[in-house]
Amino acid sequence: MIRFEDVTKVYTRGARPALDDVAVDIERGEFVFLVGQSGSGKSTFLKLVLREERPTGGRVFVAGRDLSSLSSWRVPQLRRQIGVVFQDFRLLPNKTVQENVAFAMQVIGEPRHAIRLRVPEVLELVGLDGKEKRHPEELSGGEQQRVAIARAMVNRPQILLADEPTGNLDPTTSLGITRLLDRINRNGTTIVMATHDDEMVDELRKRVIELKDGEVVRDESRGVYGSER
Ligand SMILES: Nc1ncnc2c1ncn2[C@@H]1O[C@H](COP(=O)(O)OP(=O)(O)OP(=O)(O)O)[C@@H](O)[C@H]1O
Repeated sequence: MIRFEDVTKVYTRGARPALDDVAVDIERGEFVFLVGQSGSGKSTFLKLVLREERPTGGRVFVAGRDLSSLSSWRVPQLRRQIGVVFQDFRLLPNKTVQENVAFAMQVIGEPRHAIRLRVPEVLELVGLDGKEKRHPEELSGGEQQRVAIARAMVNRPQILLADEPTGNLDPTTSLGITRLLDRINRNGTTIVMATHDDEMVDELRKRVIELKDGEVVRDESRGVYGSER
C-alpha cells in the first residue's frame, strides 16, 4: 500500500538529509507506529506519502502509484484516498460537529443525500452520536480528535495517516483514541501513526518503525516503543 524505495529527502542543500535512504514496505491493512526523536524524519515521511514534499532521491509508491510520475492534477485524487489526523485537530471553529464532517464530503462534490446518510454513520463509528450540533469549543480534546477522525474517515480512505494524534491528550483519553484507530484498522484501513506515546505503542504491540536522524534503525512486527526495553 505504501512503499519507499531508497528514499532520501534533503530540504536544504548541504544539510543532513531529513530521510536518508529509507526502504519500507507497508502492506494493505497494516497498522504501523512510526517512532523516533523529534527531528528524526517522521513528519517528512508522512508528507512524502501525501506528496506534500517530493523525494530528493528514490521513489515513493502509494496504492500502486509511483508518486514521482503522478501529474499534479492527479494529486487531489491521491489525497482523497488518504485521511489525515493531526495533533492539533484542525477543526473549523464556526462549524458544528456534523458540519465539520460534512464539509469534507462537500469539497469533493458529494451529493447532499449521500452526505445526509454518511455523516451520522461515521459519527456513530467514532462514538459522537448525540453531539452533532455542538461546536468544537464545546467538546473535550478527545471528542475534538474524534471529530477529526470522523472527518478523515468520512470519504472511506484506504489509508489513514496520524501525526501525533494523542499529543495533546491525557493518557486515558489517548488510549480511547488509539483503540478507535485500532478498530478502524480492523475494518481494513491501513494506518500509519507517528507518535511519541510510548505507553500506547507498548500497549498495542503493532509494527514499529523507528527513525533516527532520517534512517530506519528498527522495524519490528510486534514492537515496543524503545528498543532497549
Ligand atoms: N520544510 C523544511 N525545511 C527545512 N528543513 C526541514 C523542513 N521540514 C523538516 N526539516 C528538517 O528535517 C528534519 C526532520 O524533520 P521532521 O519534521 O520530519 O521530523 P519529526 O520526526 O517529524 O519531528 P517531530 O517529532 O518534532 O515532529 C529535521 O532536521 C527538520 O529540521
